[in-house]
Amino acid sequence: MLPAIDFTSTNAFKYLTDHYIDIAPKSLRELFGTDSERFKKFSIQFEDILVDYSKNRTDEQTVALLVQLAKECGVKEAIEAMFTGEKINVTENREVLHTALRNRSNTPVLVDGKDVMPAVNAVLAQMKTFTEAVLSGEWKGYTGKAITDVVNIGIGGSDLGPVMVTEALKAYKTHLNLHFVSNVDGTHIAEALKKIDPETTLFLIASKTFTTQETMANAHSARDWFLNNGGTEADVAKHFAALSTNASAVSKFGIDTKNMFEFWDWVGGRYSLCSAIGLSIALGIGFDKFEELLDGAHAMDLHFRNAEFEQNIPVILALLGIWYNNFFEAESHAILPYDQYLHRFAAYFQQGDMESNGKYVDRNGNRVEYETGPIIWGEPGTNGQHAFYQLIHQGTKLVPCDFIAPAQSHNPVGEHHTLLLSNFFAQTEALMNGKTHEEVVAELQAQGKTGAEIEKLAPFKVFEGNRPTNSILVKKVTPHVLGSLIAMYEHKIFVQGIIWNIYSFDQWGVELGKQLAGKILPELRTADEVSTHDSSTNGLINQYKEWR
Ligand SMILES: O=P(O)(O)OC[C@H]1O[C@@](O)(CO)[C@@H](O)[C@@H]1O
Repeated sequence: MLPAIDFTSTNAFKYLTDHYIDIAPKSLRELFGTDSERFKKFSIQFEDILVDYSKNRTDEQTVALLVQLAKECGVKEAIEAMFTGEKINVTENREVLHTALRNRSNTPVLVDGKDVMPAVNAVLAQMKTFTEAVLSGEWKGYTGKAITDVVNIGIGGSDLGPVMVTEALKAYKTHLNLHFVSNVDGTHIAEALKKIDPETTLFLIASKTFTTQETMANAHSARDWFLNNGGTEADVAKHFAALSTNASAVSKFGIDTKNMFEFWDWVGGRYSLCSAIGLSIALGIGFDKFEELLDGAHAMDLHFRNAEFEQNIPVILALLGIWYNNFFEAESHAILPYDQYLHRFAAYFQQGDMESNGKYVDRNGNRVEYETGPIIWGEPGTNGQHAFYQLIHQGTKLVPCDFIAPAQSHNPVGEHHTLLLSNFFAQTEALMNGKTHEEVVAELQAQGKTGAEIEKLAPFKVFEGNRPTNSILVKKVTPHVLGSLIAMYEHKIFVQGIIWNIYSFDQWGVELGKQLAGKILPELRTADEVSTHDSSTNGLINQYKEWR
């Protein structure tokens, strides 16, 4: 069992709140001005990833106190509990072993006394064989043509990971055209079906439970479309495969379980892209590149499991997040990749982080009396600069940001990458240094502004600065590096959940909406006026019925 420690009762927390917060570093300008070694002291390089966390409101004492906080909260013990298959997902009575999916060292991982690695490797081998058959054209559709298009039908963790990775690694794309259908809104599947040919399309029904309403509706519509456009029941096996833990539901749907790629209950949906859920990734970039993704994730797993906390990237990122979330009342955290291929990276970790740590009940079953998971958001740079950076620079809210950029672009067009990186470097410098009133006045004077104009304009042009950022510079976004980045954030989320004393691997909060939708659905299937709800819900439903 995990230690259920209240982090606000730890010595580190008490010192931080009673003594330290008032003397905590106030000005990043001062911190850099008085310590020329700051970058060296507060950055960690892991393989081709450099994490510079020097532009944070921290000094050596802050970091030491935060590390002590992690130790007092039993983070080291919790890490071992996860990697060794303890049932740390207590409310679902499950292990949390997404790390086993990419356990490239093949050391045994026991679940209920049985090593799961043979099963993990068997599914990987099945994925490899299938991927190679489809890519080589050996796998044929019902008219004998090779597959040209793959449609992944899934939602949440059965969609966001494959979408993010195949977009991020588009430079490694195979000849297959990938399509992703997730929303139950008919538009999503209608638009996909317009682009594909039933003779050459493979549908992957991706669902851990194989019961999710959206996915089942889309899967049935896809099968109906296939059967109404030339396919027969006998042909379904050539065009439908399932990625799931639920063999009986897969078989009931009508997919041959020979075409099922299994994974297990000890893989959380939002942590499943290294499992069979990653089949669309393997088809999209090739199985060898998918394995490089696994290698990268495994490398970060080993770093996380073995590095001292002071040099442990996920632990440091987690502690910095707690520093702002719990000591500076920051409500959100922005992930800003300066790489257009990473345009779905923040969205992926919206589920990863917010579905894991968006909890208000602690591991003792009590309502917490402190803030837990932040709101995760973000868009690629430089676009964000023309959308929301005004708030990050001059808003009243503190928004800690992770800036991510590759030193090498997959598309070295002209000097575009140099332009992109100049913005990447400039933004964190600007957020840190800001611009003082004196500097603004001097600038306005140099522009020939009069005293009165300067007095009027200056306040609006001052930047307080002192806005914290992490800079994550990678050599190039390769499958290996991306795998490491994914694991880095997964483990950051894990550490924060342990310190907040919450269960990060269940998601009871998604159930109520589904339950109520199940009650409303039959009411929408009639023309009768509805009066079973509150006046708002009744009013909306009845107006909908009038208009539809
Ligand atoms: O893979 P599946 O079982 O269809 O679940 C899809 C998604 O639905 C959830 O909201 C859980 O219901 C996410 O946690 C999950 O990734």
